[in-house]
Amino acid sequence: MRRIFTYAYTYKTSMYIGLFLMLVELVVELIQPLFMAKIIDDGILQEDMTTVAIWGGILVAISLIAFVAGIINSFFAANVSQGAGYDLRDDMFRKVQEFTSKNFQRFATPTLITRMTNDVTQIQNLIFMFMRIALRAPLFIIGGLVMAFTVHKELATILLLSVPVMLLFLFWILTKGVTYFRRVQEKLDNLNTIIRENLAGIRLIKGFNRGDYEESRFQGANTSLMNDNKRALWLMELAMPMVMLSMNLIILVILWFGAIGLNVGTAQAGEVVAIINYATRMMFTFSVFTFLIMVFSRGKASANRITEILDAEGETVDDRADGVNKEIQGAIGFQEVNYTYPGMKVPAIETINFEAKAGETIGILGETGSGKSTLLHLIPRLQEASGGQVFIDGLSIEHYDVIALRKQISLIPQEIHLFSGTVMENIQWGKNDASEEEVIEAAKDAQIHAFISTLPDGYQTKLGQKGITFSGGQKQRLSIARALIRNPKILILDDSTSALDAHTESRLMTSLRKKDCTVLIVAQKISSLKAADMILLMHQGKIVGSGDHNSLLRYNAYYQQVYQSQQETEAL
Ligand SMILES: Nc1ncnc2c1ncn2[C@@H]1O[C@H](COP(=O)(O)OP(=O)(O)OP(=O)(O)O)[C@@H](O)[C@H]1O
Repeated sequence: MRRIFTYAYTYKTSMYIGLFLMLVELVVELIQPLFMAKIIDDGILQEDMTTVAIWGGILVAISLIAFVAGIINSFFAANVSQGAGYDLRDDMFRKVQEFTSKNFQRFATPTLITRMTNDVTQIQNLIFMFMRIALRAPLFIIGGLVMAFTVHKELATILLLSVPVMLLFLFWILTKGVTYFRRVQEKLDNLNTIIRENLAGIRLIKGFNRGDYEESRFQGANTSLMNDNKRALWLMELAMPMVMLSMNLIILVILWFGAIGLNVGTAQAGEVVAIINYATRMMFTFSVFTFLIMVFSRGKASANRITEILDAEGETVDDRADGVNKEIQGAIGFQEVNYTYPGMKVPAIETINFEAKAGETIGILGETGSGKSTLLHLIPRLQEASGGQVFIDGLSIEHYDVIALRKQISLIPQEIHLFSGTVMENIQWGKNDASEEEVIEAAKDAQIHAFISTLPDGYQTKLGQKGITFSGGQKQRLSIARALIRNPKILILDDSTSALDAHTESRLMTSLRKKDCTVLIVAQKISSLKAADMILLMHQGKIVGSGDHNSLLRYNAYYQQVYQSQQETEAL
């Protein structure tokens, strides 16, 4: 929680001004009953209308000051809370960019979205409330008691005795509230997960007629969220009447003893009215406390969830400021490389050894789950090898500045991702300052230019939710153009040509060979890899054969088997 408040402290000038204005409001609130007592005792009871008018005028004036202070305080409170929320989201976003794959396993996408949006909103509410009333409430209780003692000691003692009981009750509500609201946020994550899965898989759901099942899953999560929300709100709703009831009883007791005091002459009417006034305002303050507790409970639960993200381990490799930052040629070497995913017993790849000269094309072939993607992810250091070493131009990749290294490597992941925006923007995403000519050239190399030219707005055609949708093969080629525009020294295609027809694929391979870069390409079809300088044959995380197409076909039984079965399938 303290960490989260440091975000508010960034806006300390606004914070101090706001807190000062809040103190102005507090002081006015504390002295108002005193002035009222004066009007009653020295004015009304003495029938002195001049005193009533003077003190009445002062009362109105200070109330106006408090009113204006309140409005300006809200302005500063909004400034601090919104600013802190902005910075929090910004830092969380940056942190997520640095996340290791282990973190993505720990925090699923929906929870990251809830934490960066809803949880931050809870913190903003908390900061706003803190600046508006959170400090005012306890200060008013203390100040109110002090003032009440200056008015009438005996009656003020009754008020003092009630405070610890109320505080204990509120503390109990607080501890329960934090647990309940944490549960609410978790249920919100759960609901978001289901919504996300449904939106992403809507065609699948319709195709499988699983609408009813998904609806009941959604309803289950929705009901669960509603129930937990209700439970938390009930707790808070219970607090308010309980506080009111207790304080009303205390006011009755004060009235009782006040009446006795008036009769025996140890108290004056104005004093009793002032104490009742303090008691009423304290009752209001305690009821505000219950509301604050709700905001605090929610805020605390959210603060923990946000801190988990901020404290998550980032990519330590990024810290390597002393790393080598040089232009690479593109030679790649793997030496006894292993990689085991966190929490897994069996390595995904093991004892991987191969060398690729700069400019060569390396094909990777292997059944599903044989470790092809894992191997590729080690090159731009998306994952760090668990054992062995990966070299680029003979230097272990650990010694490179990772950002500088990644600038020279283009990886097209298996799952193609296009951004909402125009075709041009999607290609330029690879290189911000790319000119239109460069975009067109990359599109031509990726064999997608002809298709883009047929679109109604050409390169300005919008993609994504508000635009058109590309087919699988078109998406693949667009993402290849996006990778090529960076002029990488190492180009990695992780099954990125699977949706292309043989003719387009062959033209693409020809244009890639003309590029001055090392190409690593995963493909399912041997026909896609025939022209590669070397093919790595993977099976259960190991390289079980390597060489060019002809030598593998001659000497490797496994390759012969795969080749044979693909020939038969093509013949069908
Ligand atoms: N994040 C992960 N956590 C745990 N295991 C994983 C993770 N990602 C992949 N694996 C496992 O590692 C092994 C290799 O996966 P990888 O994705 O590298 O295979 P692949 O050859 O690229 O498969 P495909 O051709 O189906 O994409 C598989 O057994 C897979 O289940």
